[in-house]
Amino acid sequence: MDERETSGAPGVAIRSSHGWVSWVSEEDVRRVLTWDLVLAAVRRALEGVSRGPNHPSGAVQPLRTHVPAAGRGQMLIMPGFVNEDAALSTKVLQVFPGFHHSYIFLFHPTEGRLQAMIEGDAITEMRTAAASALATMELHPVLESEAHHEIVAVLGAGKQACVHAQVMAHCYKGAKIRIWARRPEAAEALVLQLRSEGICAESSTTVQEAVKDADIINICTGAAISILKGEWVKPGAHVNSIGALRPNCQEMDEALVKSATIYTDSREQALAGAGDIIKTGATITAEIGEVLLGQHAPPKNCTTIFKSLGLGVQDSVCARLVYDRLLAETE
Ligand SMILES: NC(=O)C1=CN([C@@H]2O[C@H](COP(=O)(O)OP(=O)(O)OC[C@H]3O[C@@H](n4cnc5c(N)ncnc54)[C@H](O)[C@@H]3O)[C@@H](O)[C@H]2O)C=CC1
Ligand SMILES: O=C([O-])C1=[NH+]CCC1
Repeated sequence: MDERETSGAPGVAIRSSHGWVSWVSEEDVRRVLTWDLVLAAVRRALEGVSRGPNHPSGAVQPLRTHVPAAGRGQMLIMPGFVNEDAALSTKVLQVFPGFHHSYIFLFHPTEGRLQAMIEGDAITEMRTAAASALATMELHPVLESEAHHEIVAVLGAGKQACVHAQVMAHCYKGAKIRIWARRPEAAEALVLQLRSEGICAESSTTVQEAVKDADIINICTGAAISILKGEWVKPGAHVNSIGALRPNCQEMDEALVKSATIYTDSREQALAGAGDIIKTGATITAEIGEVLLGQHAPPKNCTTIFKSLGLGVQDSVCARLVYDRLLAETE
């Protein structure tokens, strides 16, 4: 009998001295994940962070470690554990000039051995957009019947811009998506892709034009200096800010940050790495997990910002989800 038939492990299984280890491709990840599954899993992870490590449904979220590789590039290490999902993993991201690679190492929940190595890009994309969508739905709730009135701006035309447009269209059915990117042809290409998926999208030529009267704004660029000014943002709008993840970087101007009520995925991570908060001295009102748990009621009609840092626990719950769904397919 072929060894792979006896492994019982999904994906391509490798026999190690501790047991079978699965190699899970990007393609398999994209095949088994749906927005509804990822939204539910990321919700458990964010709630777990706010519950803390000692709660039975809590999570353990150490700070991200940055390893500069002597000018060649950088390695980011992102561990996380969510008790409710028996999800223990570490994501390793390699950021080298012209190359980005990410791998998630998922560990066996009771034995601690390596269970799977999962290509990380699809999980990173979907879990980040899911966190933004969960924050948006809490901080900017609208009736289902009113969702098509929403104007959603997306700044950027890369991977995160694409999934943010997709998840916003999933959660706010019929919303109008506006895409702005530095290269107008990139914005146009994303618009065409979104339209081919049945999403109502158009491109804008400036940031100001994209965010004019927008109800929801997603900043999904690599900008290290502020590209969004408070004077352009409609009072009462909600902003998802996922970039500028170093203390010396910023993607929103001080006027915007100071005029808004600020939420984050992790206070600790934000105070360690979010230049938008550190440089402006802004106050974090609550973690989004606290809002999801009903421990904090967001104010009505205020401009809100979700400052997303990206957490290992979000990767952990999605990695466990992917592994368990692939395992179910083999049974
Ligand atoms: N908070 C979180 O959980 C996560 C945050 N990120 C962050 O999201 C951002 C986007 O990531 P991806 O979509 O994966 O990257 P990407 O490389 O696919 O796309 C980046 C986009 O930003 C644009 N861009 C770069 N510099 C710019 C500037 N100075 N001004 C305006 N546009 C600029 C590029 O042209 C491109 O459209 C990055 O800042 C990244 O660090 C990424 C993953 C997770
Ligand atoms: O996966 C992640 O959360 C991040 N990717 C780039 C920086 C943060």
